[in-house]
Amino acid sequence: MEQQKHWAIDGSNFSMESNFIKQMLKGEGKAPLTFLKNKKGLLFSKSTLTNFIKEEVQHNIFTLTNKNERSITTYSSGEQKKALLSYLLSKNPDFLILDNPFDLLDQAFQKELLLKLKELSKHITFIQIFKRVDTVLPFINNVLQFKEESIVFTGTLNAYKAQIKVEQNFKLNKTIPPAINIFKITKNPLIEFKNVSVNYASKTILNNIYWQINKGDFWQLMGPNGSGKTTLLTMVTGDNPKAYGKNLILFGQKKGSGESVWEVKQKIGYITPAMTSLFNGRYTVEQMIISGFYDSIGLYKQPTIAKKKIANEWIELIGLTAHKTSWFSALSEEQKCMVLIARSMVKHPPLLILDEPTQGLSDANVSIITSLVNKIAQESETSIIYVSHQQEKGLIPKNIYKLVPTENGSIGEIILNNK
Ligand SMILES: Nc1ncnc2c1ncn2[C@@H]1O[C@H](COP(=O)(O)OP(=O)(O)OP(=O)(O)O)[C@@H](O)[C@H]1O
Repeated sequence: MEQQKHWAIDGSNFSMESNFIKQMLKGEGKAPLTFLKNKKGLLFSKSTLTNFIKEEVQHNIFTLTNKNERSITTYSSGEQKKALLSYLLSKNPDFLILDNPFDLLDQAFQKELLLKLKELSKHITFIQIFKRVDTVLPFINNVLQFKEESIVFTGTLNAYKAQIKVEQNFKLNKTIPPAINIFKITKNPLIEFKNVSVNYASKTILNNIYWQINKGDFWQLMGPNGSGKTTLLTMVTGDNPKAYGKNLILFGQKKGSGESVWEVKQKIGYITPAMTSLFNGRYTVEQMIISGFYDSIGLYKQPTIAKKKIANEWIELIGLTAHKTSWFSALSEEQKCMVLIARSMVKHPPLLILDEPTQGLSDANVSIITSLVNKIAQESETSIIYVSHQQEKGLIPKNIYKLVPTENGSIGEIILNNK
């Protein structure tokens, strides 16, 4: 059999919306990928998943979950990826474009996926878009690099590694801007779970969780795919009806003692991986950050001078002054992430939740985000919960809470506890 050829594309200066991808998928592959001409290609990416989610929400079409038994949105990130891959493979493609396939997957899942892709690589061609060079699949030896839609490098993986430039260290020189209004929460613990368990049908997801978050704490929440990290957070953010009747303290008040979901939400800055695509309208960087004062997506009110000033100080801190009138949608992924963090922080909420914020970022860019988060932890009174299934490059949490799956649902363990 003719040996299949696999390629990796450096995704740092490369848009998944680029013509190159569109043409490949139409079977009109350009050099050096002309061998894909008229072959059937499919895309394994966050955007494909988002399209299936939209189909479900808007038209009740349940493609990935088959039996319509429950929405794909209730699957954990790892389960969603598994479902998407099975579906795409059932369509018998000649080639698959893999957009950062290992993002959001824990080590066990990564290993499983790697074995599967290795086996499939005997029959299917893979084009892998990568942000971290150490994630390039072991059977891929050809690399392409783009700049403004033109190819600037074609060669072997080793040759590519040899020419990578060391990225400049990002400096956060200024202190974080102050709050305009202070949230008056004097009581500790800010958040408390006491013997909280969560079941879906007959399956226990969380088992007897005890967890206290005090003012100014900096927690990392860890746990493998499907261990219940998102479920635990939705108990705090008010997005999970299962929170009712549980022994939960939210911002010093017992859950169910009269607070509205809105009252809870306005005390939380929440950043999820899906957020960058939520803000795909035409908002400038400045408008995006100011909108954080109003908990709105667009900007519907004329901001006060004080709010504008604070927003601009945040823009300066994250090094985007030259981009303040640029469209948010035109920014790079790490710039978008910094803007979202600044947007959540302008009003210094009592709690900042960052759910896998560095998804799809290169190692150097992960360090930029983690240094911003460390800085916020040091210089503000906001409590932070940073969710990631693995150690994050550069992140210095004071405490780590880990969900450990057992047959009877996940139990919680404190694995780092600094006062
Ligand atoms: N509404 C629901 N109905 C049934 N099962 C659900 C529902 N919501 C979540 N689950 C299941 O609960 C488990 C925990 O999911 P959750 O998204 O909280 O995990 P996670 O730790 O955030 O995973 P990941 O790191 O992959 O995002 C998963 O097996 C998921 O399928």
